Amino acid sequence: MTSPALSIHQAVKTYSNGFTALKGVSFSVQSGEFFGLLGPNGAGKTTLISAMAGLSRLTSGHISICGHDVQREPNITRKLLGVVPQELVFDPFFSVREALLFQSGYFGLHKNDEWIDEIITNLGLADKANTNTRNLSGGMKRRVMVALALVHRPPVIVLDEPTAGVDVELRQNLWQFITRLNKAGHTIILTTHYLEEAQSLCNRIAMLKHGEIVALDSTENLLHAETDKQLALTLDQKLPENLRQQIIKEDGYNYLLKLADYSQLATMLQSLQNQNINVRNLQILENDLENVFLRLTSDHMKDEK
Ligand SMILES: Nc1ncnc2c1ncn2[C@@H]1O[C@H](COP(=O)(O)OP(=O)(O)OP(=O)(O)O)[C@@H](O)[C@H]1O
Repeated sequence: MTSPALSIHQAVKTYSNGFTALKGVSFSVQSGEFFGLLGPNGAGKTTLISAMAGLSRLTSGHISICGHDVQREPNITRKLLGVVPQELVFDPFFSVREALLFQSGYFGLHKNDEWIDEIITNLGLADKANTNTRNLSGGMKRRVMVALALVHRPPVIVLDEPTAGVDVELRQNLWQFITRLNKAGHTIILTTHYLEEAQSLCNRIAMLKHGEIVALDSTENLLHAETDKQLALTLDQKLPENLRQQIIKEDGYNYLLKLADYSQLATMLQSLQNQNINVRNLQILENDLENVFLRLTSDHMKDEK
């Protein structure tokens, strides 16, 4: 059996100030997956990515990339991984093309022009190839960060908030290109605050909260958990006693109710009719990733109190 693209086993990270940002995180990403790592601010995503990239050491636990341990075999894992970090960091003396050539040299790739041209074109950087990186706009700098991470054609690509603060055009370029790389066999690991992006791109998602995994499933299963449907209902009077256990939120005669499945809807409507209660408005709220995320992170709000 081939090794997973990424394997994290009981990752614990306690910073020098005593704060534990990762509390025993374990999961694997198989080769070829488009995997989402989601979580609210401060959940530990960047901490985990830094440890994957070998930029910071775990307090305990192991991370391996394609079967190679990040701590013990850094020279191998560095080549297997391309990380697009959140922060924009550059050598200010290079043009875009020079930066990419320099980065290629770092990986021992001296005949990389064809691939560099392809990256430059696909990321919409062709006009800026000879511009000094320090003179680029924030969005253009972000594109260069992505290009730098791809220069050695890493089998595993990690994108930490790649679309934070960038325009629609780059997002589209970027996702087209990344999707193409994924189809060509590259494993993609993505963190994003744009949940609709994760929903449409990722086949599987891990949600991290306070340094622990709180959900790990296929995007489809996360979205289609039957219990997550909701019913928004406006009545002409109060909801009867027999249905009040379904209430999530109540505002006058407007109700947000839990809905286990469609057959329950029929039962509820029948019950209202039997009691001569009229429905003025009705809407079934299908689940989206935002709902799942909010449900999991509202627990997080409670935890923080
Ligand atoms: N060097 C450090 N020393 C102490 N605590 C740190 C350090 N770096 C990060 N933390 C803390 O660890 C926790 C996790 O931070 P991290 O940056 O990994 O979260 P994140 O999920 O990437 O958040 P965001 O979505 O805001 O980028 C936070 O509470 C943060 O304040």
